[in-house]
Amino acid sequence: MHRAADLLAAYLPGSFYYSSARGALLADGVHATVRAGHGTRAGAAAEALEAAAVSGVDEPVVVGAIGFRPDSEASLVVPAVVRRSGAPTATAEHPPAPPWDAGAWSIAHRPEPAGYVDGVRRALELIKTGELDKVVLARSLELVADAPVPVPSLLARLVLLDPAAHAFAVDVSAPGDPAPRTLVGASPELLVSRRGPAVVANPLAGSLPRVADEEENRRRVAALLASAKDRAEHAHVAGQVAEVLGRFCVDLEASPEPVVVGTPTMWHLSTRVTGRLADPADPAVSALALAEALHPTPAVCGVPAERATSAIAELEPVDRGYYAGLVGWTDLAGDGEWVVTIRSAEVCDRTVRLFAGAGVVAGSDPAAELAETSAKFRTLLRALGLEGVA
Ligand SMILES: C=C(O[C@@H]1C=C(C(=O)O)C=C[C@H]1O)C(=O)O
Repeated sequence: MHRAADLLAAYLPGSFYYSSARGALLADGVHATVRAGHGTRAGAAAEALEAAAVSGVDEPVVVGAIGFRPDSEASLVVPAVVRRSGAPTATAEHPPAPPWDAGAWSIAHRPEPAGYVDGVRRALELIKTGELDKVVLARSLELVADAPVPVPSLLARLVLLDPAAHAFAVDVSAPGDPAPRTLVGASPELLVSRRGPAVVANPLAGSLPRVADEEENRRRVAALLASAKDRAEHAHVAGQVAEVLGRFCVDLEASPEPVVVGTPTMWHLSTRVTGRLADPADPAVSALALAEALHPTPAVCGVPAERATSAIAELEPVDRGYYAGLVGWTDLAGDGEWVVTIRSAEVCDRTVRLFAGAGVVAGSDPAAELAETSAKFRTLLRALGLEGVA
């Protein structure tokens, strides 16, 4: 077992880094690449793990990321070397200052804030006609620095600003990229974890920005718990997650009432769903298989899922890529942990592309959804030292 701080310090672009309250993992080198399409990735991962074990890889894992759309890109590998540590902790050390100058960035909004508000209005019309119950609409920011962005510093700041988050850095380079491309982020949302027969998911939906004033935060937490609109938005996600896991689990439990969880930038309604696999020895029920069955939840897509997916394609001007997909790891026993790819960015050379989305349901206020996406950008913007630009 390594020290969490050493693992973080050893991260270099091209590696895979993942840390959460369960521990940290740093993976280097590529023993095998898992190439498979939608619905067959868990099976291909299981085969790659078997083959790696046969060829002598010690305790092989599959690590990586899968994009939002079913036919989208994925980056899944069996790494050559894996190091693990305990969870990163809040240390006395402050996060390193950003090693770049905040004045040196250009920022493009896609769409412009007014265009996003328009998109939310159009989504509300689709909800009024009954075509949709919920859709999550995202917008993006493209930041360009005057020098290549040092991903290790950005990752270290993300981890140290919120050691409880699911922090990640995944190489997602594609043919034609001018430089290595890295997906980085600090997600608050556990899609699913599996340890032996025990399965846990933690869907989030229904949000308010966190502020500096503690009195105001207490008011916001109470308002979120009392908001019929946010509870309805949340119930879509908690219901679907419980329904899907119910296909695989016995003793499924979900708290009847959501609670509020906080990140350094947001408050969210949260439901913890737990269960025990009906047949833990079934090789088809790995953590990745459960994650693929759950994805995309209405936390990032909508209800009904098919119409929400087409509304997202119609209303969002930029393809989501890896945003709103999944990141994590799975091992030979089927254990693993996958999180929803939010509070994230893709970094390629001097460019950082961020996405943030918000759930739209009947009763949503377009200006409030815009403010919610601005607040969600703050996880990455704080880490970049660029608070206040969105
Ligand atoms: C879509 C995002 O977040 C998701 C949407 C939420 C909401 O609409 O309230 C809350 C948490 C996440 O499930 C994002 O951060 O980009």
